[in-house]
Amino acid sequence: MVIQVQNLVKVYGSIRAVDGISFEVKKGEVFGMLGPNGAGKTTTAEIIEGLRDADSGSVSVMGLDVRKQRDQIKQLIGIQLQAPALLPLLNVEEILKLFTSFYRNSVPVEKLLDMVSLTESRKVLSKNLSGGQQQRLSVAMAMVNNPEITFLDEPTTGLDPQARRGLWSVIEELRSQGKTVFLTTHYMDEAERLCDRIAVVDHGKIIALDTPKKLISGNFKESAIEFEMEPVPSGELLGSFPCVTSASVEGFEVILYSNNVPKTMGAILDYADKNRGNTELRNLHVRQATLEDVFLKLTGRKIRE
Ligand SMILES: Nc1ncnc2c1ncn2[C@@H]1O[C@H](COP(=O)(O)OP(=O)(O)OP(=O)(O)O)[C@@H](O)[C@H]1O
Repeated sequence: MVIQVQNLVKVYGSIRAVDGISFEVKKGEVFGMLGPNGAGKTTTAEIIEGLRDADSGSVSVMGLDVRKQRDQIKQLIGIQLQAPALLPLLNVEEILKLFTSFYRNSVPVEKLLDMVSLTESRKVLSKNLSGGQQQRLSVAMAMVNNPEITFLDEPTTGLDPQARRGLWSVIEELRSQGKTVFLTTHYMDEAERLCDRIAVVDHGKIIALDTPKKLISGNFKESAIEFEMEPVPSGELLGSFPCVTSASVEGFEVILYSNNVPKTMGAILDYADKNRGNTELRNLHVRQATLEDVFLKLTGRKIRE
């Protein structure tokens, strides 16, 4: 285990930002903390990184105690700084050179540029980089000391799909090198695609922890049938459709979890037909359950992106 966290607690006034969290991260895995804004992901990550102090609980990183051996831990980990911390008037190459100079052992600047696909933009001032390029630069800055563990805090927030995929390949490359990555995100697809294991957090607690596949299969044998209906029937009525195990209604949007799709579909179409003229059925489709469904089932809420 490269990270061991036990009974971690951090309180801000009346908010229990981290409320008794325990987990372990294995060497070489991409470990994700997935949860909505304010769930306590950043606080947990920054306590492990040694940037904040916990109120109670213990954290060890590569066998070192985060309270007592902070400086040694710093040599072994990489932390992604958010884009605003980039020095605006230095170019990409200058920033990486500056950062490599802080460490006894560092990765050559050429290799860093190559890993994050910024070789061609090496002379561009950081303030003129696109959002995706800035994020990739901040990930490169986290990798200058060739860390055993790289911490990435919501690295793709606000990026367009292409820029997100660019960052995903950087993370996949780190994994293929056997490095450990600790990732926080509130994007379900990102967690599902990148993480070997995911801790789902809400209100400072871990409410589930497993591989993405097991999180889904452990919570859902059913398929999700989604549609919009106006006016929307009551959740009670929808829940009584055949083979429906649970129902979620938000505005006109309905999700029915069904263990027999044809039977449930038949009932939905029947209902729409019987109420033809005063009920509109839109966007009816069936899909497999996702992490989004798992979160909804565990918390009763959707993660808002
Ligand atoms: N320095 C602080 N002072 C007071 N409250 C704080 C502080 N840092 C975090 N909090 C509160 O603790 C809770 C957890 O915040 P945290 O930033 O860890 O969540 P998060 O899951 O990382 O969310 P986000 O995605 O918004 O960063 C929130 O309610 C937040 O307002």
